[in-house]
Amino acid sequence: MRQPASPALSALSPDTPEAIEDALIEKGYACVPGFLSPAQVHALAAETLRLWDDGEFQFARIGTGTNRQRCPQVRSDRILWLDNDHLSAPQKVYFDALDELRQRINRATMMGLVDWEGHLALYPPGTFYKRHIDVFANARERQLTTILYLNPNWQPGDGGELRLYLDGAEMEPYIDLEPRGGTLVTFLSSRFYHEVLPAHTERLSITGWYRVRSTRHF
Ligand SMILES: O=C(O)CCC(=O)C(=O)O
Ligand SMILES: [Fe+2]
Repeated sequence: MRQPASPALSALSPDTPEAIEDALIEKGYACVPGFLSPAQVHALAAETLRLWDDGEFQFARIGTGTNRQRCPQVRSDRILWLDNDHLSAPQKVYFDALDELRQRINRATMMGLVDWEGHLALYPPGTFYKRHIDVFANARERQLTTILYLNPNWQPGDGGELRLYLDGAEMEPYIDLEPRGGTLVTFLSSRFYHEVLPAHTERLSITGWYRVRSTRHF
């Protein structure tokens, strides 16, 4: 029988973690509409746009360490890394929901996820992130990618779908996931190539990764 949610777990609706665990085990990815409420998404989006207006975002880079560089033909979004020790109230709501989910996933899968790192992302019209995989050869701590979309009014034609390639390095099959506000997408970081199709309207999101300790590899 399903455990009743304790008060500390109130950020998530009771069925959400179990649906995500099942999808991850079965398919390696999950797409969950309404992970946060419209009001929570609105608060995060408003704050993200304020930070953008204040000039806090930077051009995203690719690679790690000294190899990190701007590569606008690969990705042209702008990002702002979150400092987990200094989150705003709306960010903390999301962080707490993610942390609860992390513990649930650990219990269901024994993945040993220890923490989460993430950044705000803004894709101005015309920007994209070409096909890539999120795990670097020299940094394998990232186990599960998480993306929360923040555009409350996304509609077909707005672009910016997440294309998830389902068969390793093959170009097919794939699915296109709509970046609708409040939807959480999570997938095994080392398994899925993916790309962000060109956005035709401004696209807001929070991308992050659940990680294991650096000595552990899966
Ligand atoms: O925003 C998305 O849908 C995916 C972003 C992404 O792939 C990344 O930042 O690594
Ligand atoms: Fe990615």
